[in-house]
Amino acid sequence: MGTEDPAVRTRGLSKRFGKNVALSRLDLTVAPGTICGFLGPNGAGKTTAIKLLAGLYRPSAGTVEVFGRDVTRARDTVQASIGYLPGDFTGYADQTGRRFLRLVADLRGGVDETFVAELAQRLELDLDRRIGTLSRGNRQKVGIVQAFMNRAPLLLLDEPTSGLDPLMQREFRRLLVEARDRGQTVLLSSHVLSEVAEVADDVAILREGRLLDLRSMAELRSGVTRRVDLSFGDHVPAARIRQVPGVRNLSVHGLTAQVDLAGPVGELLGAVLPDGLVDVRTHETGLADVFLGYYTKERTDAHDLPQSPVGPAPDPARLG
Ligand SMILES: Nc1ncnc2c1ncn2[C@@H]1O[C@H](COP(=O)(O)OP(=O)(O)OP(=O)(O)O)[C@@H](O)[C@H]1O
Repeated sequence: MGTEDPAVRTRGLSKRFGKNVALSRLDLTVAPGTICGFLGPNGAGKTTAIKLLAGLYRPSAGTVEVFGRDVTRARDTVQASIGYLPGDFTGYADQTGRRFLRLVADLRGGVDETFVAELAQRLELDLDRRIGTLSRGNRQKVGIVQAFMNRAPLLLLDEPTSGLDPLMQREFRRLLVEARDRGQTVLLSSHVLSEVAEVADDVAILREGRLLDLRSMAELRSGVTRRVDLSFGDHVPAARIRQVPGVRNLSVHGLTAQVDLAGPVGELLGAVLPDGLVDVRTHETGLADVFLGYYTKERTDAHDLPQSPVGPAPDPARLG
């Protein structure tokens, strides 16, 4: 385990279940001390990828390394460096949260009881109730505590906020950021764009077992466009509008022009003011639309991805 090693590196990582290809040629690198979000529709391969990283599945092809160690060959060592929250965490129904966590802590070692108590308190989790009597969200909190409690260098979290109410989701995001600030690496899967957008440094987007895109959140944000409606007094200067840098998808409805605009609105307004501009309305299309673009495109071949909703086409070298 060298200091230069990425926290996660997969090369050509594939997993088949019979004829069903759950994950196809995933090349993914996650830098230490970062939060990487896995997004993608149902059946995209997120859980499969996380289980491969956790050493719970053997790859059908390709390699998977955690901190430079091959997960298949050094499974026990790798698992000792991972805090894992499965997507279907249940715990043991007849045990209290406290007893369950103690059992897991005894198996793992290196668990700080004070930290367990702090986590439970911050998540408002009653550790003295039997897990089987807890609501789904409260049971999920037990799973979160067991994943976080030994401050593992790598946290693999499969849909960690499912069942949590909004206040708890916020507290959970704080825990994530604190973990990263301590130098831990986090990989989390989610359907909830907003939770990923708030905390992730990078986002990997999967669909149908393939990596469609891997980008930094900063890059995704910079590509967000807005929709602008421009209304005119007697004619729409369509040709002039089209020439403004950053303008795309012009459509004209009566005396109103609608465009998608990347970048500031000033230049567009300056260009059309002399043409009798009477009204302007802008709408953030926002990150949600950017991601929905990935979800709804018909193509699955990353190399032929249509106009990426975030601007430049993805770099094929980074795609699986
Ligand atoms: N044990 C299994 N046996 C057969 N097929 C499987 C198995 N596990 C996963 N698959 C298939 O692999 C594909 C990817 O599933 P996976 O659970 O990894 O997706 P996901 O992105 O986590 O989905 P979701 O968002 O619905 O949880 C799906 O087509 C699924 O049916």
